[in-house]
Amino acid sequence: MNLAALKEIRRTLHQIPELGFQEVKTGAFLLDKIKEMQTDSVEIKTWRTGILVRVTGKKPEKTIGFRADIDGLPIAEETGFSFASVHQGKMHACGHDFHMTIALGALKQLIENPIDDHVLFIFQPAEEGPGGALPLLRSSEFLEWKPNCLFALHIAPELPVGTVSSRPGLLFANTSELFLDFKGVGGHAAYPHLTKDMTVAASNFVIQLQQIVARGIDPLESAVVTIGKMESGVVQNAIAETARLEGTIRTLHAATIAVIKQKIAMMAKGFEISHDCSIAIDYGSNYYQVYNQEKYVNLFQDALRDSSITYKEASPAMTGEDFGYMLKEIPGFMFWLGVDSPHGLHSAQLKPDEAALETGVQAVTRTIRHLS
Ligand SMILES: CC(=O)N[C@@H](CCC[C@H](N)C(=O)O)C(=O)O
Repeated sequence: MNLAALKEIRRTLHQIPELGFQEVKTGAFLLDKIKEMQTDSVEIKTWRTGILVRVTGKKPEKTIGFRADIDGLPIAEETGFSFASVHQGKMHACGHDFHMTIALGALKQLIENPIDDHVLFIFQPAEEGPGGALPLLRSSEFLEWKPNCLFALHIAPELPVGTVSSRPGLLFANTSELFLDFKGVGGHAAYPHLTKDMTVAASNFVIQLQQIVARGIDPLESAVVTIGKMESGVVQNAIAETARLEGTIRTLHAATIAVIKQKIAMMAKGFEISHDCSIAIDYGSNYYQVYNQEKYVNLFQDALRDSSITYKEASPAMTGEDFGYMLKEIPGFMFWLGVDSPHGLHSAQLKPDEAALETGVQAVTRTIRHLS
């Protein structure tokens, strides 16, 4: 598939972002494309909104897996692209349109030039939440075709096109979502003494949360607590009866998440007393760290050795990925693909350079051939 064909696919997918487990149009488009290239050696299964495609090997001894995530984010796009999202308030702001396109490009090459082993392409829903990897891993559809090793990629806005990056060991953090619902007493803006103001309680809570990492966690550990969304009240001249905070906790060590959760629970108890309110805590989806096996990172570098792609050693990142659950059970690795965007992941202005689609297809295809 040449760059023009890859771009056309990416742009179509970019226009129809869908949230986790709602990837109906995305799934239908992917299935059409897969069926266009299907031959006798290609088997297809669907699982919820995801798709598994197996290319039969010539003399198979094992199965090599490549996973691409397929969901978008609830972010309103501000790129100004002629092919911007037509789904209001939703965007491929994490590059999953790139991941899917690269998987289709590599699939075409593997169908045209099959290898000895089976190759499994995994189009996985709900990476941004609530998490598709773990239930997919447990599904009969996946278990029947379970790969012996697997890998995945993620676009990296800060890296130039033509560059890939990874590292042995921990690449992505442990994560937990965080949702806090505050309930107090609302009332007229002019009579604060008769109310329990949840805008004030939730605002204080956000400020104090920052001290959990700054003063409650060993400085030699790494942790992040971010509140990305805050909602309270209904109108400018009424005191808010309720407030909601939505955020995420990230740590490099799995055990540190439990420490932070315990401190948040204690803080909430204190706030219930000091602000005379109730606070319900929900930790939503939790993702296990992405931990790369050294052997596979070395094989990846070998696979790229006589290519034009530059390999760069990565540092661990506080991003999360439910692919971590797959790597917990199946050996493999994940890598970053440079896409050179001035705006980062989860930005409404993310503009990855489409030239990286070709680098991605080349890196994935070479790696699959080398792993066989
Ligand atoms: C690569 C990336 O950006 N992944 C997401 C994963 C989200 C996990 C979950 N919804 C959470 O926020 O904890 C990320 O935000 O890192």
